Amino acid sequence: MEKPAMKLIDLKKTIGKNEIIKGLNFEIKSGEVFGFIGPNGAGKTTTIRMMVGLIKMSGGDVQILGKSIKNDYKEAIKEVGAIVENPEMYPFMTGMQNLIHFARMLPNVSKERIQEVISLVGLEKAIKEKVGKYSLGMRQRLGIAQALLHNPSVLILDEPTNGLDPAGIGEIRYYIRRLAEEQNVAVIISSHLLSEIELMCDRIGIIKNGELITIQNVHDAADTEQDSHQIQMEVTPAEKAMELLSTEYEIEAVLKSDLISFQSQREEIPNIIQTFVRNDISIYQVEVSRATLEEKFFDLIGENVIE
Ligand SMILES: Nc1ncnc2c1ncn2[C@@H]1O[C@H](COP(=O)(O)OP(=O)(O)OP(=O)(O)O)[C@@H](O)[C@H]1O
Repeated sequence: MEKPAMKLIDLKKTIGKNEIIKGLNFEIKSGEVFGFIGPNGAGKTTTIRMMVGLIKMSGGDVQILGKSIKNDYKEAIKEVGAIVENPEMYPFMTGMQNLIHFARMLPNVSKERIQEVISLVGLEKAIKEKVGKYSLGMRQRLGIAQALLHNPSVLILDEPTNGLDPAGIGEIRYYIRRLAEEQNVAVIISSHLLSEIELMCDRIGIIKNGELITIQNVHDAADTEQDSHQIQMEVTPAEKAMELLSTEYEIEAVLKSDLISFQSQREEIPNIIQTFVRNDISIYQVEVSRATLEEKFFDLIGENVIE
């Protein structure tokens, strides 16, 4: 089976006495755009900084194509491109000069690769202009081009739509989708605004207070609103239930304080319950809801995060 592009395994961060990230588990596939959503202070940046080895993990691991960031950093990080803080670009140099400058710091970036990343983010026309003249959206795209120079399998963008106007967001969306679909890159995008990135994502993971609350399939939620349901179950043992969901139904569930939550078709619910019963899993509670992604987000996060 193909290895996930990125896998978080019980990833934790404690600072002082504060448990900031409380054990995150999820996978991102190649060619998938994964939105990492949560209000300010939820723990997105801390998680992303651990994903790229900028800060130490307190527990767990992050694997890139099966390679551990913790134990095999050099090999794992070769497959990662990231914009974690605002990309450091020199405004007095052209886009091209900036890319050449960054390419020099990397092993084996050919001239052809530089041309390739320029076209991947659609900056062919502006690449000979000074970056100081670029719009914020163009600067972000140049940052993405820079992060792609070494041809990574995983691209991580922390709040790439921050401060962009709708046109800028639309452009980023177009190029991100293209990267995922045509180059098979796995893209992880964080944001505190669902509405800004929903349309560019395949799945959305919602984080609050350092915990993953739910993972939603965006297309299911949008296209088959009638059929796709959010299901929460109180089951014991929860880990076994999650494993069965994964192996028998290819459903990735999220565990939060004894409740597992996942998406499924309504018709599948009785089958899932039968599977659990056959496998000696006790079911204490089942809750089925039909909320839209937006409603779910308001519910989970609270309206205070919407600007
Ligand atoms: N070095 C640190 N020392 C103490 N607390 C920290 C430190 N770094 C982060 N935190 C705390 O950890 C929590 C998560 O912060 P983080 O920056 O990861 O959130 P975020 O989801 O990225 O939010 P934002 O969108 O505002 O950046 C916050 O409560 C923050 O105050």
